[in-house]
Amino acid sequence: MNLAIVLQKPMNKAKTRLKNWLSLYERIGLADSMLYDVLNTLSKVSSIDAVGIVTSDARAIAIAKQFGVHIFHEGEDALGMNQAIQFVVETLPRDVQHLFIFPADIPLISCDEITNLVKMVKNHSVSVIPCKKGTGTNVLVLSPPGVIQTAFGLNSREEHCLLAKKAGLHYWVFHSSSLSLDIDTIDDLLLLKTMGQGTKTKDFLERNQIFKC
Ligand SMILES: Nc1nc2c(ncn2[C@@H]2O[C@H](COP(=O)(O)OP(=O)(O)OP(=O)(O)O)[C@@H](O)[C@H]2O)c(=O)[nH]1
Ligand SMILES: C[C@H](OP(=O)(O)O)C(=O)O
Repeated sequence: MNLAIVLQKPMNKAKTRLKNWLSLYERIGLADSMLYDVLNTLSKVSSIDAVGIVTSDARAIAIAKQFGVHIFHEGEDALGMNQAIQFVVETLPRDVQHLFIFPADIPLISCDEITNLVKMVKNHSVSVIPCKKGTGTNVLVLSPPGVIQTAFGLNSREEHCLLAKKAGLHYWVFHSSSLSLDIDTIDDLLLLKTMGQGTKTKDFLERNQIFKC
């Protein structure tokens, strides 16, 4: 079974690196639109058997319910991505063979790319999809779910590869244009402006005239 989970911290604490450009209202709206785009895409991919969200945020739960997504209720104080994932992994049934871990801030995510990814993870224990900029991991696939502990944070791309290597596991790095843009900074938003045709996120930014900043 292929399970995809999406991580969403409380929206009023999300996207703080955009504080200088966007108001709290705009940052919540941005997080809301990106989550919609990610869940909308994932729930259309036929080779993903189930989609879940890990969150304590009421707004995120309401969006997830529109897509019939399973809700993993996290405690109110979000303790970070790694703890949120650990909590999910501990509760999963044994028939989950591949756990696809997604952030909620990759609105360019596409059905075709996820379909490709699902085909390609079969021969690997750990699949790392890096972010375009810097040294991070955008998407991580663990086969099976607890095969390594996750290490989201500083240099997570290298950390995930190192953890797999140390455990003697097969791992690979998959470069994907649609999965590599996570929205953290104003430059990311500007890129989204040119590439995000058809996404709810681009619509939200345009309706709120956010590109005028
Ligand atoms: N469930 C859950 N998700 C988290 C947690 N921390 C981060 N995330 C999610 O993980 C993804 C990547 O996080 P970041 O890129 O740091 O995004 P962010 O925290 O909204 O942005 P900054 O405030 O600018 O760091 C986003 O979808 C976050 O909502 C957490 O403690 N719990
Ligand atoms: C989640 C983190 O990246 P960020 O989006 O916070 O730069 C990471 O890649 O481990």
